[in-house]
Amino acid sequence: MVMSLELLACAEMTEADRRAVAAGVSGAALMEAAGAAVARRARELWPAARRILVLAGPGANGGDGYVAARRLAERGLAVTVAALVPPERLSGDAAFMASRWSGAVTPIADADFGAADVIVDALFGAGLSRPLEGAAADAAERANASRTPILAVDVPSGLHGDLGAPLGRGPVVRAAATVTFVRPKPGHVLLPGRTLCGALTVADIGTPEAVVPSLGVATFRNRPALWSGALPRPATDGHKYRRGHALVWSGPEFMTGAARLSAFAAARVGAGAVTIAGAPAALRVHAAHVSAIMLAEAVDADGLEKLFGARRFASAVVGPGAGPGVEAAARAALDGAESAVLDADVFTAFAGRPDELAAAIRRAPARPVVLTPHEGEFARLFPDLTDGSKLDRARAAASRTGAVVALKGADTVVAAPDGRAAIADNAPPTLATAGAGDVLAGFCAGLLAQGMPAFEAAAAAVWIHGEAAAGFGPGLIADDLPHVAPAVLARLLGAPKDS
Ligand SMILES: NC(=O)C1=CN([C@@H]2O[C@H](COP(=O)(O)OP(=O)(O)OC[C@H]3O[C@@H](n4cnc5c(N)ncnc54)[C@H](OP(=O)(O)O)[C@@H]3O)[C@@H](O)[C@H]2O)[C@@H](O)CC1
Ligand SMILES: [K+]
Repeated sequence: MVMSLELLACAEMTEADRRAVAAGVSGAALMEAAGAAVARRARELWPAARRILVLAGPGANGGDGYVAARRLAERGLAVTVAALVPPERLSGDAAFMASRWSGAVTPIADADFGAADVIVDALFGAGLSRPLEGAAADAAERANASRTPILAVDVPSGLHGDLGAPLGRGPVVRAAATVTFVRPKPGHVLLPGRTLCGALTVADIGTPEAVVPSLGVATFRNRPALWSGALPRPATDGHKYRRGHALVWSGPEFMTGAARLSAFAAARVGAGAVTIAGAPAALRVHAAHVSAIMLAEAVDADGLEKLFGARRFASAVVGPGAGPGVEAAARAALDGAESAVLDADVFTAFAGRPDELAAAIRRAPARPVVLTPHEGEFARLFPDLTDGSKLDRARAAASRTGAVVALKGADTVVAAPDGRAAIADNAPPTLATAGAGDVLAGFCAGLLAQGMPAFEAAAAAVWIHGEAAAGFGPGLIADDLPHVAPAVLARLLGAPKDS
């Protein structure tokens, strides 16, 4: 099984296959290895299965299916191939593999889906070019309705490997498990694709080692290996301000909780000092709740500017529970702090005016900025960015604004203006709870304050957020997240908390 960070877009996968062939590996050898991996996985997952139905499509995905059919039949299983097109209409390696299959082939319309113990879905993979319809749609729907476990080859048919969603309104196979090749694709990690794939495994099919690194892949799974090298490690001779002073802008007195969640989060991921800035009435509420966190008066954006003028703030958070004056506060933070995290109310304030926000961000292009919208806020801020996958949209927003964009959800995408992107798959459903976003903004700010580069800081914050929630388990409320974060950090830094 392959463990790696890269996620290959379908076009990159095609190029990987082309380069493998150019390096001397035959297409037939790749297909043989792919089909063999599918057969192995079927036997591993369902060792008691005796009757296998392989759905074979018109392209190379179908070719993999014919290989899997042969390999499973060689093991004594009763295998039937249900073909979408007659084998004589196949071409290339798929035609060759079909010619090596000597068992039963039935037209897909005649297949008995209920009579199989396992269905291998080899209808369409990376070559899906339009929604499933007609006989293909019918086959997908009958496979799903049969309740027989389905093992998908490369991707569940109908699911687009780049989008993580079906093309158009076509149906999509719901797989119990999926075997993909070389590397996962974005569609295996983005939702709903991740759910439709079931248990994903990645098979090595003999692609030479040098091929994937030669592709310049910029899309990754959000895993510690992507950013742990940049994770701040407190130095023994550290000084609290050297570990970074983060500022959190507070809303008015009846909505102070969000700012406190961000402030605790920034502190717990290691900011050396954290100050909450706000109006006196709000600060009086904060004072009843905080000890290590400092309070500073800033009635409005002018007050904030004065604070930024008086001392160095390594990062600032504006947006959580911010209320009136948030746009001016965001502008002050972008101008005055060394890095900024903009969240929540900032996106409402700049709704439909992303270019004005971008202009404010680009006034100091060297200053790292992270935007952390959820889908609703993203849609308000960028009403025209509706095309493509979540990955495409986050990338477009990052490139347009010059900020790192963390487009939140159960598959949070962190995208950088330079094109890098990371997709998270570690957030448990319990993380969908009030205030969790405020904590995420604080985690970002705390890591930025310690000098972590923005893309890495945002990706690390998202991952830590997910791990903290998963580690806490049921009953999670946002207040718990900052408290659990140190245990996650201890694991990342390799230091047991009690040593
Ligand atoms: N060396 C390699 O490359 C290796 C590749 N491997 C395997 O190859 C797979 C990619 O193969 P592929 O490119 O042939 O595409 P695939 O998904 O089989 O389908 C293309 C065919 O389907 C058709 N079609 C598309 N959508 C349709 C629809 N809705 N309804 C009906 N028809 C539709 C499309 O028609 P067209 O768009 O041309 O009209 C074309 O005829 C990849 O996923 C992996 O499993 C492995 O063996 C490892 C080595
Ligand atoms: K498939």
